[in-house]
Amino acid sequence: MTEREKEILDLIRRNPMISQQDLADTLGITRSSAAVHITNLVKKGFIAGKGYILKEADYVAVIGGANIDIQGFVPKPLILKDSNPGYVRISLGGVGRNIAENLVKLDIQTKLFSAIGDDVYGKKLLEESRGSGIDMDYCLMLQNTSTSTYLSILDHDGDMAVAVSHMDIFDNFSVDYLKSHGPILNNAQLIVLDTNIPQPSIEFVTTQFKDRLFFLDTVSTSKAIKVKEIIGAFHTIKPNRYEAEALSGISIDSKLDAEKACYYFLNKGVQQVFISMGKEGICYGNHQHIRFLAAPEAAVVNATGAGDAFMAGLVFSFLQEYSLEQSVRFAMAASTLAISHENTIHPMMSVHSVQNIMKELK
Ligand SMILES: Nc1ncnc2c1ncn2[C@@H]1O[C@H](COP(=O)(O)OP(=O)(O)OP(=O)(O)O)[C@@H](O)[C@H]1O
Ligand SMILES: O=c1[nH]cc([C@@H]2O[C@H](CO)[C@@H](O)[C@H]2O)c(=O)[nH]1
Repeated sequence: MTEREKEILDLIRRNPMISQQDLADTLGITRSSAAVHITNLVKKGFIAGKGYILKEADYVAVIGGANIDIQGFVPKPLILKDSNPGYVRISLGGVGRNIAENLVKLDIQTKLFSAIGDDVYGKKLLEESRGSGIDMDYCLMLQNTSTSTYLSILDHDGDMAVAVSHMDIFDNFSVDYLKSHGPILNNAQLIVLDTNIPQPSIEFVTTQFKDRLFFLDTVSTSKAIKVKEIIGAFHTIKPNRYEAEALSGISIDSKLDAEKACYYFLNKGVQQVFISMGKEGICYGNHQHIRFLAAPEAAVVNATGAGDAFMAGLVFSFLQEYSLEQSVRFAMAASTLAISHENTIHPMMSVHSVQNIMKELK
């Protein structure tokens, strides 16, 4: 790279939207010679595309929810319509955000596209997610809007008994916002989506960036149905049993039913299907075969986020070019680790810890 090219790259880095005329004026050269330098920088691979998007290290884009989770834990079986002694914890959550944090812990650079309000919770989400290593620069920050919250009560076995999600802020997660970040999304290695975002925004991403591969987390039965008609647009999906039922219309009461649902999704064009069935395990398949992997016996402290860790494990495995069998084992090991800690994201989540658990899976 010539000295002049270095100067130009530096100016673009500071202001990616700078015009050729402003570049020329700043450097005291003509606009046409600024244009030649830019063409050369593109040819040499330092500029990745229009709008002067600088080529940077590989990254995954995650588009989805970021919440504050308020979770109640009880030591004894829940008594409904009564006040149960226990304890309450506040932590960061949101399916997309949880997947992003797990990915960062698995050493994958990750940019999160989500919506956050300008309240105390929003600031907490922004600072702590940034602190954990997620690139939060593309999140939508909305003034006079409340950050979304998720309130859940876990039963004494660590499984969710009931929950309420208050995520109205995502009504503002528009197609225009996604359009404004088009080049960044288009340069991602792959795009993970959750169904917290509005249906038109999901459809926009899957049609606009169709050269990318999409991994889908279906979030909940009520939100999963947003993608019922476009499920074939996703390369990899991980619904739990109930979300798979809502999407396929097939009741899943046995492994055989889960297999039928896998066929349904594969026939729609999905390449890899993972139907998670809590402590029973996973029914998974691709166009070669469909199989079942039983989950190991595990001491569950908090099952919240098991699916998010699983999805992060699938993304990691895909980028490592693992086989389907290796992928499901790595992802299951990641969720087994996740449920062994009170926090939604296990503080010790790492490639090394997951590989250690993987060795113990049958
Ligand atoms: N009680 C449990 N015992 C053992 N393993 C479990 C248990 N719960 C979850 N898992 C593991 O985590 C995987 C994903 O769990 P699950 O089916 O609950 O996903 P999910 O409903 O998407 O989770 P979440 O929405 O809480 O993130 C399971 O396939 C299993 O490997
Ligand atoms: O509708 C939703 N419910 C729950 C979540 C999040 O799921 C996480 C656990 O998988 C939890 O952190 C919650 O915030 C969400 O993003 N949307």
